[in-house]
Amino acid sequence: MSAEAAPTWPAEFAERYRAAGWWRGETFGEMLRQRAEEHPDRVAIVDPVAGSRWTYADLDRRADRLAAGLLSRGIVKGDKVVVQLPNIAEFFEVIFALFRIGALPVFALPAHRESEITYFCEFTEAVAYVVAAEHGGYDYRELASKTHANVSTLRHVFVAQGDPGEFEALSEVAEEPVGYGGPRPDDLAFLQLSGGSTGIPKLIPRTHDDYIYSLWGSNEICAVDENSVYLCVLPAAHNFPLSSPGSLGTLYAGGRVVLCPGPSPEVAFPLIEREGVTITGLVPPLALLWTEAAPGTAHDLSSLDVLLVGGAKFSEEAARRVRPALGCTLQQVFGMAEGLVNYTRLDDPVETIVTTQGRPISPDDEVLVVDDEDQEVAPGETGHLLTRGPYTIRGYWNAPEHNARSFTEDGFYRTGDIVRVTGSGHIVVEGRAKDQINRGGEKIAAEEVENHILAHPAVHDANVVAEPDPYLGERTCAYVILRSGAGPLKAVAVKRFVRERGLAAYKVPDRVEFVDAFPQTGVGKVSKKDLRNAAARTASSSSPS
Ligand SMILES: O=C(O)c1cccc(O)c1O
Repeated sequence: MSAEAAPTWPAEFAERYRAAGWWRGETFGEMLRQRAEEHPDRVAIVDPVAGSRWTYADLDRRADRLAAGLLSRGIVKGDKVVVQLPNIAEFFEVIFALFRIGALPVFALPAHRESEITYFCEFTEAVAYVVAAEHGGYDYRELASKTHANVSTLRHVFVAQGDPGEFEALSEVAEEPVGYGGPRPDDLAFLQLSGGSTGIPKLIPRTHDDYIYSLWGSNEICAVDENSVYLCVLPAAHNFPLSSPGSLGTLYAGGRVVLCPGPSPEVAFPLIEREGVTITGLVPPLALLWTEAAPGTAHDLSSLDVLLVGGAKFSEEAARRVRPALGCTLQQVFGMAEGLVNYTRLDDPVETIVTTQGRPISPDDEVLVVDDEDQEVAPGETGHLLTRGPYTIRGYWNAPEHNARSFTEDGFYRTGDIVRVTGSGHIVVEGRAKDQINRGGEKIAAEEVENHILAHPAVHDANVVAEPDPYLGERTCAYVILRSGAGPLKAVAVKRFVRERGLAAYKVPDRVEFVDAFPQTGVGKVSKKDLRNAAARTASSSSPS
């Protein structure tokens, strides 16, 4: 194993966060055990597709038995396991089993394909990969076969649901529980995915201490307690539905997590009624869809108290429609998997709720707004958001060069967001400096997509930018210069090429445009700003091709 580097908080900060009571010295494994002892028979996880309702005692016992089986297969503390599961109960069984051993889940999304999965497995030297047989019409066993052939460290593939094919069924792994050492509260709990703005996705090392603080801190702000019923609509591994306050926050509080098999109102509304859902979280395009569907629904949505909306900017007009349509309180959340999470407060004035993205969880979250020279701007002025605090990482996992750029010398994370802070301390997101497209809450690093397009033999150069989309907020447009002498290439061929290289579908450019040259800045660099403006003009005058 190569040496690992997970930058952490300097000792004086760690001491301060412990002394302040933010870091409680808990681990996920022990947390679940405690809840199971406190209220064994309360329902923890509802999986409507499987028809399962696991109590805290069930989940606790399953996690223990799976942990034992994983241990006897040689998976030990510090090992990495790529977890790519849809919203099914086994997701929680797997991650709590890994938490108990001290092995680290590496969270992947169901949308990821060969390119992303191979990279996660290789970069983390993963020893195991967990999938469901099929989901959304896609066969993950095929992806697992390719990954298994490509990645030498990968010793196990476990199939959590459906016919395991050539691999081992997760249900066969469980054994009688044994004793195990388990991690410490300041050990890493998992590697979370970054939205990213570079060619290679970055992995985010989160500890038990810091992440658990973000959970109970969120619970207090979102009024999540043991009576809460959280509907997990977005992909469960994503940081927003996982932790803001999400399913893990809800489990911390002793509440109930209901797994939603799809995001549409047709799927979600009946579940809200049946399970008495009190809180859920959506990205803006889904929030719009729900707001439009709610007035005409026959389902009783009156149990819903809070709708969190985050992941991308939610327009003020759309925000104003939430309460009239859904009868619940809107809570805007501006968060990032690297740490800092901001919420509007439930008792904030309506104007604050609809016009700001909230304020930080913790009194010890430090927020700086700076100019291009890292100098603080005047209060209320717009600038780059830098942050440091008790649940914001001090560096990405094994990425020293990138960390030197993404963090200041005194440990502030450069979020890449352009913001201003109001007199009440609420953050308003005004834009973005990082080279990223936010496609309805799915973050896409332009450079990653550009690299894939550049691999096409007929392509000389490529630039990927955001263009406005009425539904997603932004979608992607790829500007491509062909090699001289290369035959004609169609836009669809570029899209197919990228897809066939195994890139997640949401990263495939929505539109491809061929050009002879790129606009340049004064110093001769490609002007992405001009490209974005050009894309916006085309987008407003035509439909995507
Ligand atoms: O990554 C995000 O976009 C995000 C949004 C809301 C809340 C979060 O925790 C997030 O990580």
